Amino acid sequence: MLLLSFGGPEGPEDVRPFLENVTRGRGVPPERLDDVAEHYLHFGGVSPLNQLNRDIIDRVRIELDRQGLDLPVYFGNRNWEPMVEDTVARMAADGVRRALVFATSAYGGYSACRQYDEDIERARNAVGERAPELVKLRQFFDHPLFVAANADAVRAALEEIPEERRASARVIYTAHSVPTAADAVAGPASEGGHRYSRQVAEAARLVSAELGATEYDVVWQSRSGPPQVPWLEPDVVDHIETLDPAEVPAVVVSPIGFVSDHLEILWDLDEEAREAAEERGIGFARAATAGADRRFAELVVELVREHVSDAPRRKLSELVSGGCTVNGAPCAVGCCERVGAHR
Ligand SMILES: CC1=C(CCC(=O)O)c2cc3nc(cc4[nH]c(cc5[nH]c(cc1n2)c(C)c5CCC(=O)O)c(CCC(=O)O)c4C)C(CCC(=O)O)=C3C
Ligand SMILES: [Fe+2]
Repeated sequence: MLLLSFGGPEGPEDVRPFLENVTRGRGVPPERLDDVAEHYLHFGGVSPLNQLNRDIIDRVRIELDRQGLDLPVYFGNRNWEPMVEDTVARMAADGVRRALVFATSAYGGYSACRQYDEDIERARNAVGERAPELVKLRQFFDHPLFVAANADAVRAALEEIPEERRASARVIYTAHSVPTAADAVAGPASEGGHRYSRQVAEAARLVSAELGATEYDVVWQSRSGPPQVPWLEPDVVDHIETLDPAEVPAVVVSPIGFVSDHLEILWDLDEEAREAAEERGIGFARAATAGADRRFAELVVELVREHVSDAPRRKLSELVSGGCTVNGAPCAVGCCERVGAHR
């Protein structure tokens, strides 16, 4: 199998070339790039993302072994080393003819799903005739193991809130914002769009149900792009600034939109959102991401088993879990199309 992820820089000299890779042809304003570069440099130019992915791979190998599945695991990224083109070339050289691809996003939509299809297609084209067949595993936003890992992470974060504030603490789920036009065309046309935001809302509902909480918020983070282009709102920081500490004495922020801690969690949540809360006298705790949970490796292997041993497709919602396609094909014609003038 191949674990396919976003990639992150691992030193100050990586930051600029990494950002060039991420934003090539995407119309991200240069001022935004300067800000983002500074966020990376604040942490020594190192994103935790690559190491966390290597940790996930270690645990997946152990879990595959435990379940008697003899499957090598490769690692490739869209934007940083190991680049997926190089990894797929190595797979071909190793004689791999067919592989299952686990992309590190639970959701549909252009950035969360279809762009990984493009990565698969690009990598196969770069390798040419000997490229292995690459079958992408499905979206898992409503998988019981993903929901349980996120629910436990919220429980643990609630424990960090002083007891007298805990009962009235609000859980705020956050995912990466995307242009509203991108969300509007997320999913096959027959579904009516908004596959990304609907799946995020559904994951938040399922985690809250497991926690027995009826009041919670779903917000967005880390928007970029030109200011005149509308993106999903409210932003997590703006949202916290509207809260009344008498009503909401503390918040637990759960980055349900992501699999692993990465720079935008460390900066936008642990720095900016925390500061916004503290300025208002609101207690703050940030829940861990699901990738760090022991059950995450079980989830990955279960998705693999759906293909190699007919494991049941466990899911908790009625929403479609798409994204399972061959060689980077879209789920349907026009599914999760990239939008905007920057093609
Ligand atoms: C939906 C979504 C996910 C979740 C799905 C998934 O996890 O794949 C995600 C993840 C991530 N996004 C990341 C980093 C960045 N995203 C950017 C830019 C953008 N993200 C977008 C969306 C998403 N992004 C969009 C619509 C853009 C605008 C430009 C474009 O259309 O592409 C930029 C450019 C600067 C800026 O514009 O802010 C950076 C540096 C990192 C790695 C951080 C690290 O290094 O630790 C991760 C995991
Ligand atoms: Fe992003």
